[in-house]
Amino acid sequence: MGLLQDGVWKDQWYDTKDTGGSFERSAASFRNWITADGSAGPSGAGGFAGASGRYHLYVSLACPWAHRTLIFRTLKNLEDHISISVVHPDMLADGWTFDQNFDGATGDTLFGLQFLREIYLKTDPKLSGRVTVPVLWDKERNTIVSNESSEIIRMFNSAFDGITGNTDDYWPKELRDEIETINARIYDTVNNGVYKAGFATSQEAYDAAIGPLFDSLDWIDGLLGARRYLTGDRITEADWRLFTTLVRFDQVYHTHFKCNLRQITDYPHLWPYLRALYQWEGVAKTVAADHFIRHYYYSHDMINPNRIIPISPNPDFMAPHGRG
Ligand SMILES: N[C@@H](CCC(=O)N[C@@H](CS)C(=O)NCC(=O)O)C(=O)O
Repeated sequence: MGLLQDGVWKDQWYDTKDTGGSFERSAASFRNWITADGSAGPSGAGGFAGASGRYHLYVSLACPWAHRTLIFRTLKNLEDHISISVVHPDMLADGWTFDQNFDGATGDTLFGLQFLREIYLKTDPKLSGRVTVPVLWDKERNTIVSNESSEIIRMFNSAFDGITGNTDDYWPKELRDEIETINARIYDTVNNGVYKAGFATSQEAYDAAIGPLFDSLDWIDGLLGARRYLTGDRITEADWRLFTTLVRFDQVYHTHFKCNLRQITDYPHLWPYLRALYQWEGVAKTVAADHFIRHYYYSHDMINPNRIIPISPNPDFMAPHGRG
């Protein structure tokens, strides 16, 4: 695992020395938006119009952020319009690679390259920064549109509606304020909270992450006792953003990231809710436990130096959920 410095790959782990042992996620570097008519979005440059066959998505099936984009590609019927490449689950000295010796790792189906960093370097041979998934690539302008999953899902939510005819809206105007409030807490304490606990290199940093994580899970469990989805009767992006963390929790975060106060299967409302989302049409096929179990335990050798993959529980995501 590493990063690019002036176009040169350097193999190094996250630096937590200057932050008292706390992991801080870097901001994504490509922030353009695909819009229906190609006008500029909330950030970046314009010129990226929704079009069939123009865009390509690079994902890891292990990564919760990339997983969001895959779910939206499915929910919004974009599979025939946006092609994908799936990286190998191991993220070692060369970062994400296009090795194909793992079921479901497709290689780079666009250029046949070996490393994900080579896709980043196509935008600028002197690029500096982390090489992360997901990456949304524009085949027409030969550049990265975006590598920020929270923005890619909003593009998928609306920019291709004229092409697919699918107008399902997971970011409805009237719920935006509430979605943002819920997203902010869940991002900080749950989605990124598990990483803050897992990547902490001091007891203080771990303690600062683990309390808020389980406080938030209790809060969400309470909410879901009174409503079907996070904002009420209607499923929104807030639910899908939470889902990709919940579905990895018992098999990975509980043990590997030391989030072991409780499992999701212990919660009276969260667990049936997780099953309901898993059983949503098309979603189960986006969940690849073999990729995420292998990725985390095998790639993070500073957490698990002997790369022993523990026996994991096997929650029955297909059991009836009883949530209507
Ligand atoms: N802000 C990004 C974060 C993506 C991210 O951190 N992806 C991880 C995989 S789960 C990654 O590629 N990490 C490689 C690295 O940090 O070097 C997003 O949400 O799209």
